[in-house]
Amino acid sequence: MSELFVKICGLKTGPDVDVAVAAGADAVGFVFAAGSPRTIGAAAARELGARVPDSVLTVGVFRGQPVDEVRRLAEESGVRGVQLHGDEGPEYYEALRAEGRTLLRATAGHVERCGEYGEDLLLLDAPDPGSGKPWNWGSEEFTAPEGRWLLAGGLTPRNVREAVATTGAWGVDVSSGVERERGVKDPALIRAFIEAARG
Ligand SMILES: O=C(O)c1ccccc1NCC(=O)[C@H](O)[C@H](O)COP(=O)(O)O
Repeated sequence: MSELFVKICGLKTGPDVDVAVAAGADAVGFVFAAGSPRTIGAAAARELGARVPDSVLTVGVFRGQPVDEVRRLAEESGVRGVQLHGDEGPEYYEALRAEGRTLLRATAGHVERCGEYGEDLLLLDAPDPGSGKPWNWGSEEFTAPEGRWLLAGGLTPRNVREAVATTGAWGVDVSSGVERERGVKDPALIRAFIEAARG
């Protein structure tokens, strides 16, 4: 089996981006959704993205924003992936597809398989994304979707290995679990998370 895909989300500083890349992250996320302690602008994200090698995917994170705003921020920042957390339908993904970015669909509900809306990657997340609160991925009712999907929501260096073993996730995504306080990343936790995730 190929190596677990790991995305570190909500990065705001150059040193934190450098740590995530050096520790082996496959993707780094920049939050463009409003009202988060992690929100940054397109210019800041462009500077951060310039530190990231092509082998690592840069992802802009959006929630309930008009498609033109998503397009503009993605272009201005230069992110190569777009992650949507709102209730956007398949037509929204269709509208973004032409730009050639990797599309991530984040959802808190049950999904049969990755790709139903035209997304490249599915992100199964908590109802309140970025809150650090876990959800019931460990319960008997949980059924993993088919295809490439990432698990997120309350993951930490302590629980990520078990979460992957239990769910069979193709990849993982974390923000709160690698922070020393809300919105402030901890380099040691970023390293510990990536190491623990890959076992
Ligand atoms: O990080 C935020 O504040 C945020 C705000 C609005 C939409 C999405 C947001 N974050 C998404 C992520 O950081 C991850 O995809 C994931 O939800 C991480 O969750 P957690 O590790 O529980 O913080």
